[in-house]
Amino acid sequence: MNNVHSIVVKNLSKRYGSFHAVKEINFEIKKGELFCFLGPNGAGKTTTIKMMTGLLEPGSGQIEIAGEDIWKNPLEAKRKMAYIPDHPNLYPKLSGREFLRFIGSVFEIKQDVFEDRMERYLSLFELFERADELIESYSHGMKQKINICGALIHQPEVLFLDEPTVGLDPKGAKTLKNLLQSLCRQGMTVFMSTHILEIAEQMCDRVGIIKNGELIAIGTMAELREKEGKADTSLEDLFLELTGDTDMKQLIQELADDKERVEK
Ligand SMILES: Nc1ncnc2c1ncn2[C@@H]1O[C@H](COP(=O)(O)OP(=O)(O)OP(=O)(O)O)[C@@H](O)[C@H]1O
Repeated sequence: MNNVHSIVVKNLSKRYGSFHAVKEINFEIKKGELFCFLGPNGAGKTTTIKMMTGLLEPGSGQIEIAGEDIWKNPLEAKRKMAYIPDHPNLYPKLSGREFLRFIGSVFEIKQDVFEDRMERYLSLFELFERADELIESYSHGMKQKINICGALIHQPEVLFLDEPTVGLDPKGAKTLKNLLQSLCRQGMTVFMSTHILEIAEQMCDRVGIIKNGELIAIGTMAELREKEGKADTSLEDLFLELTGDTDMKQLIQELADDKERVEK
C-alpha cells in the first residue's frame, strides 16, 4: 500500500490493432493533488483515463488507485474512486433524486447522511427544483451536473474527470472548480483531462502533457517553465511549443493570404 501516492501508473501501454495509442507511460500522483492531463486531439488522454478507471484493458503495465490495483482488485479500487466521463451515460427513466439514491444504495451510504448530502449537492448545482423530473428531460449541462453529484456523493478518494466543464454554464464551471479545489485540500485526489488551458493554469498543482501516446512533460507550471527556459510563458505557449504546434500561426497566415481569397 502506497500512502503518499493515490495514483501510480507504471509502463502503461495500449495498442488498437497495430496502432500504438499509449506508449509506456509512467507517473505518480500524490494524495490531495489536483492534476491536469493535457494533449492535442487523439493524443491518448481518453484511452489512458479509461485504462485507469477499469473500462479498457491495458495492453501492458500496472495501475494502482488508492493503493489497489484497478485490474487485479477492481471492486476495492472502484469503491474508492469515481469517474466523470465527457459524455455521461445516465439512466433516462430515473429522476435526478432516484439516480442519486441508486448510487447511495450501491455504495451503502447511511440513509440520513446520504439524504443530507444529496440535498446539499442538488442545491449547490441548482438542481434542487428539477430533481424529481426524469433525467431524460434534463439539458446536457444538467445531465453533466447530476453526474457530478453522483460521482461525489460517495466521497471518493480519487476522482477522474474527462473534459468536465464541457456543457456547463460559467456558473456551473466555477462551482465545480471551487468544489474540486476544496475537496483536494481535504485530501481527495483529482485527475482531470481538459483542453481549456486556463483551467489547468488556474487550478492544477501539476500538469502532464501527452502527445502521440507519449508523456512528453510533467510537473508544476514553474518546473515546466524552467525546463523550457521560459520564465514568463503562459501554459498555452508552453503547450503549443511542447506539442510542436508553433507553426500553426504560419499556417493560419498562409490560409488567410490564400491567393484566390485575396483576389476575390
Ligand atoms: N476503439 C478504437 N479503435 C481504434 N483506434 C482508437 C480507438 N479509440 C481511440 N483510438 C485512437 O487512439 C488515439 C488516442 O485516442 P484518444 O481518444 O485516447 O485521444 P484523446 O487524447 O482523448 O483525444 P481528444 O482530445 O480528441 O478527445 C487516436 O488516434 C484514436 O483515433
